[in-house]
Parts: sequence; C-alpha cells; structure tokens
Amino acid sequence: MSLPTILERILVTKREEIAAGKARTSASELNAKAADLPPARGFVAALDAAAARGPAIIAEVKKASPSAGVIRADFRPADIAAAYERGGAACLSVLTDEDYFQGHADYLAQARGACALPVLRKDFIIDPWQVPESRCMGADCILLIVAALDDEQLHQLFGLAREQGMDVLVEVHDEDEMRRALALPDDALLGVNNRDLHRFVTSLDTTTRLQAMLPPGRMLVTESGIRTRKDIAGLRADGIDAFLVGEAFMREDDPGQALRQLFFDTTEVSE
Ligand SMILES: O=C(O)c1ccccc1NCC(=O)[C@H](O)[C@H](O)COP(=O)(O)O
Repeated sequence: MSLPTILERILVTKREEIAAGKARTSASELNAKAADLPPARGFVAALDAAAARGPAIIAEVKKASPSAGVIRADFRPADIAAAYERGGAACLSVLTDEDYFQGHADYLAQARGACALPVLRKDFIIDPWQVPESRCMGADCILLIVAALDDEQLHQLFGLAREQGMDVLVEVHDEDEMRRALALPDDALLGVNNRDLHRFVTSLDTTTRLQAMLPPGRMLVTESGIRTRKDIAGLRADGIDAFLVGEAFMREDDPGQALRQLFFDTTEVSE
C-alpha cells in the first residue's frame, strides 16, 4: 500500500478543523455576516490589468511549508504586504492553514489591511461552509485544488464563491485535472501548480505542458518553484502572463524589492 500524499494528510486534518469550526459558528451566521460586507476587491480584474502592462504577480505571504519548514522566522504580514505592493505585485496570496503552513486567518486580515491589493485565501477549501468563512476572513479570491475535489464539489464550491462575489483560482497538476477545470465556467482563473505532491519537487515544464491545452488568450497562472530570471524568461517565452511566487521572495530581507528585482528590473544579471 502506498503512503498517503501530503495533500491526503492535509485533508484529513482539514476535515477535523472544519467540523470544529462548524460547532463554533453556523453557515447561516457566516452567510449573514458575509452579506453585510463591502464588495470584494477584483482579483482577476487586477491580474488582467497588470498583464496588459507586463508580468502579473501574485505575491505570497508564507511563513512555512511542508516542503521547506520555516521559511521566514521574522514574519510580519502587514509589512510584507506593504512591501509587495511597493514592489509591483498585482495581488496577494496568504496562507491561512495553521497546521502545515503556520498560517492564520488573522494574517490575511493584517495583510489586506496594509495595502489595496486583492487577496487570495490560500488554503484547502473542501466544504461549502468554508466559502462564507473565507469571505468573512476578508478573502477576495479562494483556491480550489482540483485534486482535492470531485466534479460535483468543484462545481458547487465554484458557484458558491462566485455568488459571494469572490473570484476563484482553480489549481491543477496534470492533464486530467486540467480537463476537469476546463469544464468550469470561463470566469474560472486557472493555475498550474508545478509542485509534485508526492515528491515535493517542482518542474516548470508542467506549466508549459498543460498550457498547450488552453484556448488561445486564456490566462494561466504558474505556481510554485519560480526562482530565477531564467525561469521567468522561459515561461514568458511560452506566453505565461501570471506568476504566483512565495519562497523566493520570503527568503529575502525585503520581499518587495526581491519581487521588483526578479520581475521588473531591466539590468542584466548572469544566472
Ligand atoms: O509549499 C509546499 O510545500 C506545499 C506542499 C503541499 C501543498 C501545497 C504546497 N504549497 C502551496 C503552494 O502552492 C505554494 O505555496 C505556492 O505555489 C508558492 O510556491 P513557492 O513560490 O514555491 O513558494
């Protein structure tokens, strides 16, 4: 019998966390609270606007990960968000999972409160209860990981998020998942995660391979393992407009400056 993947382990914990959350706050309470909130910031609109000028960057606020352990010990989400905005990010991604990423719902609120950028809640959304929960946290966009959902759940969660005014980043790892994602309405933002969830290794070729399945002109976000200007030049040459980057920024003293240098500095560097 093969060992469970990290995703399978995360989902076991997530189901327990959701059950505990539901015992504290009902879906109807969350829905009532969400109905009183101001409109979400347009996540896809911000990416589209940025992509019209150059690469569109989703900059991730990430303290730790299962593959890397603690990435940034001095972790101040508000300062990081402000730095990312100065550095030219189009949007933010904030990890809210506590057990595997040392994230927190408060980090999303702190990051969003420190800038004007739309914010993705990067977590493992598998239950309808988490949709208004995300909206109440301040999320402008949620992540749906195709590998974690059957088709019925995928379409249901997508529809609920759109009803609540949030955008949705739909993440795939392979051809079969991409086919399933393409069956969603066209306003689904598609992302390819380059990280293999069995071995943790990242391969940017995954993006190149799966991008070939998209209709021309459809935006694709490449996620994970983007570290160098050479990586970016290769993906740009393949027509990729949108990049989700965490670790490469978070290991630097000034993550915003790191973003600017990696994506927008025109000075030559040898890599
Ligand atoms: O980062 C991990 O170790 C990880 C493990 C299992 C599931 C998801 C994981 N990461 C979430 C992400 O998708 C990344 O945080 C995001 O794409 C940024 O990646 P990177 O630039 O490599 O930090």
